[in-house]
Amino acid sequence: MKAPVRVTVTGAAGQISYSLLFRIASGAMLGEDQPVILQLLEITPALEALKGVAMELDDCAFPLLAGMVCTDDPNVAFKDTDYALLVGARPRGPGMERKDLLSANAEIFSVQGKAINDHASRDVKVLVVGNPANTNALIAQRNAPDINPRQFTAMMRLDHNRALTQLAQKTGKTIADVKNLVVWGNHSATQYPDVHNATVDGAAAMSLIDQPWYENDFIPTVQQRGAAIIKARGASSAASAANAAIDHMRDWALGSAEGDWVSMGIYSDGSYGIEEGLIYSFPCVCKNGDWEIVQGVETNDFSKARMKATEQELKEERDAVAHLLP
Ligand SMILES: NC(=O)C1=CN([C@@H]2O[C@H](COP(=O)(O)OP(=O)(O)OC[C@H]3O[C@@H](n4cnc5c(N)ncnc54)[C@H](O)[C@@H]3O)[C@@H](O)[C@H]2O)C=CC1
Ligand SMILES: O=C([O-])CC(=O)C(=O)O
Repeated sequence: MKAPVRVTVTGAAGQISYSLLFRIASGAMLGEDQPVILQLLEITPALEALKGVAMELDDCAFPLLAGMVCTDDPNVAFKDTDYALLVGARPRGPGMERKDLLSANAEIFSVQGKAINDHASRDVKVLVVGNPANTNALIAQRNAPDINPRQFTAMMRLDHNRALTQLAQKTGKTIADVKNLVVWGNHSATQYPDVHNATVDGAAAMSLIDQPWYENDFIPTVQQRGAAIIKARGASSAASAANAAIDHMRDWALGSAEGDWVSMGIYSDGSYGIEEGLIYSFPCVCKNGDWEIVQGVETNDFSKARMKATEQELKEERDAVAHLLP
């Protein structure tokens, strides 16, 4: 058996965590040979509810759960942590865009960025889930100057998974048949799900679908899926968000599938003309515990315009939180 690693989850008494924590403790994220110590952060009024979640985790008798810490102190929650999943933040309700949450949530991520900087393992892998995820990840990253910016990522995997399913269903194929799809940009309604380089069972995706369906059906369905879930469920996506967080962290830690791409919100190095330093989603492959941007992906004028529009939105979000960016 390997030595245990520390996994911090914030918002641990919330909806997403109620699915996420049990899957982390079962080995779904880091493998069935990797014991974990869960370091769970909540705000003080939610500590009693968190105690209940911890009791349920105990009652699962997970062989891989090597310990648990429940706290309302970020300095304790991030101590020596190897993996940090920043989920704790207010979710949106009907009629809101995710960036409407900036003023409510941004402060959380500057406090937590500082705590990560001061206390986490120097190799920590950070995934921001709380919305608006890309800009919250930027805030956390900028408040952690001693940690490599590559270690801060934002969750785009739910958008990626949504796009996979829409394309597989339309073409009558399975998820495993779809390869090299990417969602570019921001986790927002400007995100750009791009299938120009995707294949389905070996055939070019664009040869199997028509432009009107792609433009007027597929892209808006993926962009608006979070809002559609809120409308139908009366609450924002929780189990599918937890699942995407597991996929993102598992691939980052253990490697992504050979011959395929994943979408990750990562620190832009200027690839594809996207401003350096924004947290932007690119096509990525992961190996050896690290990610790299897939280079040389063809982008036509249709794609370039959409990639720019979502970049522009990220610049505006960044400028709106300039006071939190040291
Ligand atoms: N990036 C993505 O693809 C997705 C992001 N989300 C976002 O994830 C976030 C969480 O969603 P849910 O779990 O459904 O919300 P929730 O409201 O059920 O849970 C959030 C939890 O965070 C806690 N919290 C608030 N401030 C905190 C702080 N400073 N430190 C620690 N914990 C804190 C709350 O007490 C609450 O228990 C929301 O911002 C939501 O919009 C949701 C779905 C997908
Ligand atoms: O839409 C929301 O507010 C929750 C979320 O991020 C998603 O489901 O993609």
